[in-house]
Amino acid sequence: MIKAIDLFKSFGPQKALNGFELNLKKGEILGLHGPNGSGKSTFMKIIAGGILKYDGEVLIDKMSPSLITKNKISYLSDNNLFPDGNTVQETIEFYRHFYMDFDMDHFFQILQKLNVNLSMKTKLIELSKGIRQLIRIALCMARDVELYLLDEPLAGIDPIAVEVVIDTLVDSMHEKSTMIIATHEVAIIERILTRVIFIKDGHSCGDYDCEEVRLNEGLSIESKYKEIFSHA
Ligand SMILES: Nc1ncnc2c1ncn2[C@@H]1O[C@H](COP(=O)(O)OP(=O)(O)OP(=O)(O)O)[C@@H](O)[C@H]1O
Repeated sequence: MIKAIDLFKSFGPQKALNGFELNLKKGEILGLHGPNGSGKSTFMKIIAGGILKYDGEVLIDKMSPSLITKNKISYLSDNNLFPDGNTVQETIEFYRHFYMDFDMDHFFQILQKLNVNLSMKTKLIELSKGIRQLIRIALCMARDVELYLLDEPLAGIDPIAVEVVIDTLVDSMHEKSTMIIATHEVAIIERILTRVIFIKDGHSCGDYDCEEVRLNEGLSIESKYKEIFSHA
């Protein structure tokens, strides 16, 4: 579904990606984990079509990032892209008009699972950070796409709600879709991952099948993370 070959991206003298490689099959749920500044968001932005200048090759379903691939992707960025002065209703309307694949019924079902009850007239700015993030997750997952890209989806969400969010991600994801989740919350997210890539200084320093790590090495993904990064 996604191939990254020898991917380089610099911002001035700063190398954000430095020979990053990935080969991800359809249906996988990939955890992309690494220290601050390791290149996770930069990689997600390239896949999402938000960064167009880079060296190396990126293929999404055999195509370079373009308008066609953008339509196959639902992207939850690490920045808030919605005007906070808009109401919940206006935000939903924006999604409905912008994305043909947005399913409003599915959106409300997800909100219900997340236990979010809202007045449509409430402005986003009037809501807490965590509730705004839950709405953004629901908007992202209510699209029927082949690839979900979630950058720090759990930021600002309380520990009880986080477990519901994680279940909701898997339940909402369409069959045969693929998901990439960049997060520091390795211990919390690992139960839904099929694959994990550890990234440091813009390149992969470990690419594992999660089941193999658990069964063959007897390690959790969090322990594997600590093993790799405490020696890095
Ligand atoms: N627009 C930009 N301009 C300049 N430097 C940037 C820009 N975007 C990213 N960088 C730099 O590229 C490197 C990788 O950043 P990136 O945001 O991809 O890391 P990250 O792994 O997502 O970090 P974090 O976990 O802290 O969110 C960092 O050194 C960062 O400062």
